[in-house]
Amino acid sequence: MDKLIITGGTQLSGELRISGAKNAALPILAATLLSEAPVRVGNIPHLHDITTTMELLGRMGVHLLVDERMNIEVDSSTINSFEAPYELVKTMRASILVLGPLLARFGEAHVSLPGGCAIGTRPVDIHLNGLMKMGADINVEGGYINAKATRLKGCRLVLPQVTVTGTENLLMAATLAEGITTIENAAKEPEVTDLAHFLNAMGAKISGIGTDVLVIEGVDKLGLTSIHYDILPDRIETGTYLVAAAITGGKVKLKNTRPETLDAVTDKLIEAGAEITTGPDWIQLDMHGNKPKAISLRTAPYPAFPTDMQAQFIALNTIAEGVGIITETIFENRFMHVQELHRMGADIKLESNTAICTGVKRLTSAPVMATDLRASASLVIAALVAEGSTMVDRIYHIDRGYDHIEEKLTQLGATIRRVAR
Ligand SMILES: CC(=O)N[C@H]1[C@@H](OP(=O)(O)OP(=O)(O)OC[C@H]2O[C@@H](n3ccc(=O)[nH]c3=O)[C@H](O)[C@@H]2O)O[C@H](CO)[C@@H](O)[C@@H]1O
Ligand SMILES: C=C(OP(=O)(O)O)C(=O)O
Repeated sequence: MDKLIITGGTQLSGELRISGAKNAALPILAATLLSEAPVRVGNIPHLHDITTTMELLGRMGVHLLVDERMNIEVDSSTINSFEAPYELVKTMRASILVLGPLLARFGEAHVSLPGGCAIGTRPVDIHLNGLMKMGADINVEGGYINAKATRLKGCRLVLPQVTVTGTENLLMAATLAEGITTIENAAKEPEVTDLAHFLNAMGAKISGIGTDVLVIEGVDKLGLTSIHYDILPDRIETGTYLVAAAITGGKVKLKNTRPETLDAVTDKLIEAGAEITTGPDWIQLDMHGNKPKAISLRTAPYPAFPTDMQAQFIALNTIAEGVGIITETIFENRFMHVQELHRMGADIKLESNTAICTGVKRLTSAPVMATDLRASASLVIAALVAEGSTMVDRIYHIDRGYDHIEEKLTQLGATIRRVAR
């Protein structure tokens, strides 16, 4: 099992190119199942979750071609199985995203139930209830969702809670349904918007993109001609490197990103004392060598502060001036990083879904363990300022969502290396 060893104490500086967004690439690769003609998808990040998705599509008989620049051509005309098996779903919950496309185009899907994970129970009831309302026949047996439909029927769906992959599954299903579907209280995350643009590029008729009411007029077929689509840049990767630079008092310029998708995050960094400058596709952060001020925030669906940046801001608060209060409202168990940060000397008290962080003068290195993707990022960020060398174990979590993290941080001047046991 690989580990990262990070020696703290360097101010990060320099420029970095941000990769494509994991959470847009996963639904878009699933959506290629809807296309009659082969589809080319570009700006795909090098991530373990992408390899898992390719394996999942490959096992269904889908033909995939990857070039050296990570453009992936997907041809689903050779599909011969409609199953997402447990051994893949258990490593990547987003495998549930094949459910909507398989059902809509092929009338059949067998997808292992994702189950809970470190950050919460994460049920998929809203996905299933929506599909049933569209006429699907669904039963759950032996840990599998078995779904069948002749042709899905458009209807009005009012989601009881904002769900990102739930909105995406229902959106993909609705593109080939008969008639009009409206999805109310839809997720507005930029990754949902990117998926909607991709579907429209394949011939879908979706309006209301970027709002919480999506209106989808079903069509008979999608992707009658081949298209090429580039995935939007990763706002969470961008935010993570901004926080990494901020905690070290550094100055970085992140290129190939979308500043307008990060307002909630950059506002908090400005509050922490950062000077933020933006251009059409770049963000620069300059802390002028200063320590951050403690930040209080509350996670909520987009455009509010993203839960996927909560752990990184807790790391920032560990050495900040003052007390920061961080409330997690999306997932019930997303504070696993706190106990590991304690091992490095952080002062954080947990009260229900709130973490009260009092900045300490210094963190010290300790062996720590990654428990989930963003928790891992927070440990790496803390290690960048800890005295001594910190060993972060179980970094397969980080490889799910951060493209070449040690190379990118090295490029910014950090002392970090990967070791294999
Ligand atoms: C691959 C991907 O895009 N993952 C993102 C996606 O996860 P994901 O789509 O799994 O998260 P959701 O938006 O669905 O979850 C939001 C909340 O709704 C609940 N819920 C969801 C569906 C459902 O059927 N029933 C239900 O109760 C969840 O337990 C959670 O409490 O959005 C999360 C919230 O922004 C992000 O942290 C994840 O990075
Ligand atoms: C929680 C995340 O991913 P997933 O939904 O794939 O577990 C994440 O990207 O932070």
